[in-house]
Amino acid sequence: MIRRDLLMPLSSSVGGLMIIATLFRNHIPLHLRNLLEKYTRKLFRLLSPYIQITFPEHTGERLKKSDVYTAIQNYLIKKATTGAKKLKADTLKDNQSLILSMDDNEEVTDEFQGANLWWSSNKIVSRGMSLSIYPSTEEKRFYRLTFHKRHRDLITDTYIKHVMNDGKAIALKNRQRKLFTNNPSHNWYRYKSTKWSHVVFEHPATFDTLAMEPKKKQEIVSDLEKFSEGKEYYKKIGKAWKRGYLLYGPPGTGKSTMIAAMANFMNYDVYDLELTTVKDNSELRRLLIDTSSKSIIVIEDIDCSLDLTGQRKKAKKKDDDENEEGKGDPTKKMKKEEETKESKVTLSGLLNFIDGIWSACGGERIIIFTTNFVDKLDPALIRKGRMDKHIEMSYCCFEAFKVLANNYLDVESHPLFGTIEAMLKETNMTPADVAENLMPKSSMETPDTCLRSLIEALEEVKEEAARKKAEEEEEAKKKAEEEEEAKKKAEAKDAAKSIEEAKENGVGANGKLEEEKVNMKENGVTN
Ligand SMILES: Nc1ncnc2c1ncn2[C@@H]1O[C@H](COP(=O)(O)OP(=O)(O)OP(=O)(O)O)[C@@H](O)[C@H]1O
Ligand SMILES: [Mg+2]
Repeated sequence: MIRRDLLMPLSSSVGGLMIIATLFRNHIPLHLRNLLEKYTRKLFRLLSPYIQITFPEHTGERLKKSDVYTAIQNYLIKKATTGAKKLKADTLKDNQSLILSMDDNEEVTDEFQGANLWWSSNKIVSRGMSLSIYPSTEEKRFYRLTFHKRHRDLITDTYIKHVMNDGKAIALKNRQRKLFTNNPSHNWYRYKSTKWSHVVFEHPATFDTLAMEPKKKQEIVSDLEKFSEGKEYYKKIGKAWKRGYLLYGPPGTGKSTMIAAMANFMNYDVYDLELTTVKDNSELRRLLIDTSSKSIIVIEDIDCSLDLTGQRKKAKKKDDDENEEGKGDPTKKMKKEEETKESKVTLSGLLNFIDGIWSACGGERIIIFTTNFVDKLDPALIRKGRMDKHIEMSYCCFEAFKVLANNYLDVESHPLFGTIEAMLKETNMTPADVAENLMPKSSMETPDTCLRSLIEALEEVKEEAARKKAEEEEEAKKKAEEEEEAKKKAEAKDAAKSIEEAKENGVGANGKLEEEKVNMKENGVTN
């Protein structure tokens, strides 16, 4: 391995020339100085066995920050923290946490498959063109990679790709994830707002804290892992890289918590799509195009969202009530007219949103629908292939309770667990209710008192359920009796009618009439 410092003498004479040029820069005319610098650099390149690649911070006409520069910056964070003498501290966007990077004119070394490399961070300060009396300066930053020319192929073919991939992966890990919600479309252009607004996504739910049957939970985790590693697989089978989940179950069983746990597990952004504010299919498509990959698109309570006409009618009635208020203000009136327009988001538009050609743009996306009433949904919407996995979020079982007891009370086992297990088998209580009972209400509460209050709550629920069941049975019995009575009456009425008809037609044998009369008497019907 040839070390760069051993070759220094070779280039030191060239370096000397450059130093002279710098020392006497004020005594040498500008054009001569430029020529001197140009030729010394040429000479240096000729004699030096090293190759240099420069990566500027900004590229293109619009001076967009280069993705390559950012990836290198991320790649070098660890090396800079351990190897550089001068570091620069920066805050992450939307966040308070610090990242350390190499300061200007610092250098760190790297090693790749036996090849030694040097990364330096550089800055050029130049005078900008300004009419102001205060001279403006412009800073141009760049990274410079230096390596021996023997490694040219290794570096240009493999190493740079490795730096890009590693840098992007680090950026992804460090990025602040976001929770987006769609803006009403009348604001998209009028107020120059974007289609989605966002806040930092900071939900603490994880699969460890999610209470559900361990086997079911593991199945979901494996499914997500397989999906995240499935880029090549999806490409091979010719399918867009996306997956749909339908989460269904009663309120408080953890559907929204599951979405947060999924987002944290996958390190994805979340787009919470409020379908009731989307006016038509084309708007829906535009919203979809504006989402990024590595994201979860959520439509909560899909059964309510699809009933858009109902929603709009309600909005219209409200507007009629408020009409007096907006009188005379044309902008207000226009806005109201726009808002009350019937939504044209159709089932086919939604299906297109899920699995049409547009849905493939970007890739690596998860679509989640939640509902309390799975039976209400159109089968076309939830068929396999659209919603690939249907997950039932059910009432709290003993395994789920154990997770909650550990989360809320730091208790893994307790003598009362047996009673609770038996009670949970015969009682339907949501994890949300169990959690509420387990949460200590004051500093006086101990795990023991919390578990006892859960048992009390379970008893109440059980009694309530038994009472409700008895009431329902009583009601059903009463209804059955009433139906039986009504049926008998209807039969008797029919019989009386046929006797009348027989009399009118003059057909009817005496014997038969007598028989029917007897029947009628038995049923308590008189003529
Ligand atoms: N399975 C669960 N694991 C852990 N905590 C849960 C679970 N289910 C519910 N919870 C707790 O109950 C609260 C409400 O749960 P969540 O909002 O996830 O229910 P949901 O099924 O989305 O209800 P809804 O149908 O009303 O939207 C959560 O904040 C969480 O603390
Ligand atoms: Mg919810």
